[in-house]
This record gives sequence, structure tokens and C-alpha cells, in this order.
Amino acid sequence: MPQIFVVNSGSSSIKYQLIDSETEEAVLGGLVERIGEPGSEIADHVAGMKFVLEHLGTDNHIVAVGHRVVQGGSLFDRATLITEEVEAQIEELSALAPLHNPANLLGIRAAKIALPDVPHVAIFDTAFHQTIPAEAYTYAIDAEIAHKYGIRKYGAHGTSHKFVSEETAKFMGRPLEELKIIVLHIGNGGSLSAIDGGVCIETSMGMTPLEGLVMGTRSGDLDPAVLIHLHRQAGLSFDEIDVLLNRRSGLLGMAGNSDMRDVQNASWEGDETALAALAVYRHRIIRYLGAYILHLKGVDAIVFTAGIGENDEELRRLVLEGLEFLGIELDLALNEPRSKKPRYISAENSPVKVLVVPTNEELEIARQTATLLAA
Ligand SMILES: Nc1ncnc2c1ncn2[C@@H]1O[C@H](COP(=O)(O)OP(=O)(O)O)[C@@H](O)[C@H]1O
Ligand SMILES: CC(=O)OP(=O)(O)O
Ligand SMILES: [Mg+2]
Repeated sequence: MPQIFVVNSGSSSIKYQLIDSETEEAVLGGLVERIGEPGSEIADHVAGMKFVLEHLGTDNHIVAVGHRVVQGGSLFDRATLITEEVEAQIEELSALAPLHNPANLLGIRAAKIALPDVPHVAIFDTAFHQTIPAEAYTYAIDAEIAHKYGIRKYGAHGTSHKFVSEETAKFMGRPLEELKIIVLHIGNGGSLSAIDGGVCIETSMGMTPLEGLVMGTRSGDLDPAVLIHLHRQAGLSFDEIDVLLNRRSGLLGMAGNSDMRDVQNASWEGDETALAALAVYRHRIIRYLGAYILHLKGVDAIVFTAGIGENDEELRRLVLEGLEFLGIELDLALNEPRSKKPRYISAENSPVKVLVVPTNEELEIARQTATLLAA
């Protein structure tokens, strides 16, 4: 019963699972939160990882550790054994995922100290998006500057988009190669992907995980001139603009709360800012969904996943209402109940299937880690 230890180290949290690689069951899992925050007992990631390992105990059969790394740039298109060189490359890529890579790296370093005798593998959020064609990943700026500074779309959440699209094909009982799928990964961070025959051709996150959808604390798309304006007219420094757009925008900026449940509760009580924020949030999703149906030249399955996608039936309904002319017809009764299993929420005769397919990034990381080591 070899086990893979999966670590998803975020800026202020470490999520972890111990997965039996034969049964694919999570034997153990948990979350350490509020790392480094005032009053927290967990001072840093080394302390956080120590706490995690105490929870793990010694009664385990860990043969490898799989680490989520958000940004792999153009360097990594697959699961990769973490050597010293790879660690340095992940560090260099931090500028392209400032909220995520530094935290991922802290997790890697702490886990390597605690578990020095097993291989550590990096699973990159960006890897699945490396198939996106140049016309989709290119920003229309000076080509030399773009090349010199690695400025292009890399996307994120790819591990989830890959897992969910494969689960969708399995659930539909059809070969992935035949399907045009749009995955809406909507959690605290959010992104859409257009997947043609298992190959990703478009995704909404950009050079960093700031582009695209409105998120918990991130603005998503805006006119780049807004940054210039904020600098020149409002006198904000670029560090301040970074904090504003990555950490104080999105639902938090518009409605004072980054958590979808709280924003929804406020909206049900008639809070105007919450209602307005939700309208912007939905509008942005629809903009991408429409575009991706055209990029794919049709769609077989529209799939909702992650915290909000899996649990927020109202959002799903409002995003898809009025799309019968495209062959997209939700079954409101199927859309209501919650479940941890993949399921259809479209009407039986809807030409386009709509599904909720729970994501499991940890399982996908464990699978890719095991596959790499078996090769
Ligand atoms: N029942 C629900 N209705 C609406 N939103 C929900 C529900 N349950 C969870 N969420 C939302 O899911 C989001 C977190 O999603 P998750 O995928 O766990 O994020 P992350 O992995 O990025 O931390 C939060 O905004 C939370 O409010
Ligand atoms: C890339 C990203 O946004 O990840 P998360 O949703 O976990 O913040
Ligand atoms: Mg997530």
C-alpha cells in the first residue's frame, strides 16, 4: 500500500492529503491555516509542515511527495522531479505567480527537510495549458519585449481542468478525444478552459492568475490603462497596485467580503453592493463562456467545478438562463441538490450537456506523481 503525500502549500495555508496509490483513497487529509498571521501558533511554513507531519505520524508508507506548483512558465509541461535546478527555476518563476509560487516553494523546502529520503515531484497548474496555440497565448505588444520577459498567457488551475475534463468523459461514457468541453473552475480563484478532444485551446487566466474572471480578492480583466491611471492620478506605487488588484479587489473590493457564501447572504438581505458585485461576477463568466463556445465551434459539455461551481446552484442557473437557442437547457430540479459525485444538471433532451463534476486536484497530483515515478 504505497502512499503519496500531496502538498498544496498556499500563501497562508497548507492543504495536504495522504493518498493510497492503489485504492486512490485519501487515508488522511487536512488543512493548516493562518500561517504567519498575528496570534497564530504557526509562525511559518516550516512550522506548518512540522504540524502537518505530526498529524501524519510515522505509521505511513510514503513513497513520494507530490507538490502543487502554480507557475511553471514555458519551462514545464509535465510533472517533474524536483532537483536543485528545478527548485531554482520555480523560484525564478515567482514573479509570474506572486501569490502562489513563493508559498509553493516554502512548502517544498519544508517537506524536503522533513522527508529527505523520498522523491519530491512538482505538478504545475500551467502544464495542461502549454498546448494553447500562439494566437491565444500572445499579448499584442512588442514581440521582443514579450519574448525577453516571458510575457504571454500561461493559465492556471490546469491540474483541475485536466482532471475534471477526464472525469467528464468517463461519466458521459464517451471518448475524451470526441468531446468539446468547457470547464468552469470557480473557487476562490477562478478560470474557464476550452478543451477540444482533451487538448486545452484557451483559458482565462493569463501571464499570472490575475487575468480573467472576477475572483474572491482579484479583479480579473481590466483595461491595462487603469494601472497607469492609478499610478499617475491616484499616486499609487506599483506595489500598492499589486496589492489592490490581487488582494483587495474582486468580491472583497466590490462587496466587502471575499467569500461567496457571505456575499450571497448579504444579497439575500438586499445589500446593494453585494447584488451589484454578483452581477459583475456573473457577467464576466458569461463573456468567457460565449467566447469559448465560438473558439471550440460548438460544445458538448459545460462543466462546473470547485467551491462555487460545485455548490452554487443559483450562479449556475443565472449563467445559463436563456441559452436554449444554443441547445443549452438546464433542468432546475437536477440543478438544486448537492452531491460529491459527478452528475448531469441539464434537461434530458438538452443537446449540450451541463454537468457538475467535483474537482480533486490532490488525487490528480498523486496520479501524476505515481505515473512519473513508474516511468
Ligand atoms: N454552498 C456554497 N455556495 C456558494 N459558494 C460556496 C459554497 N460553498 C463554498 N463556496 C465558495 O467556494 C469558494 C472557495 O472555493 P475553493 O474551490 O475551496 O477555493 P480555493 O481552493 O481557491 O481556496 C468560497 O468563495 C466559498 O464561499
Ligand atoms: C491559481 C489560483 O488561483 O489558485 P487558487 O484558486 O487555489 O488561489
Ligand atoms: Mg483552489
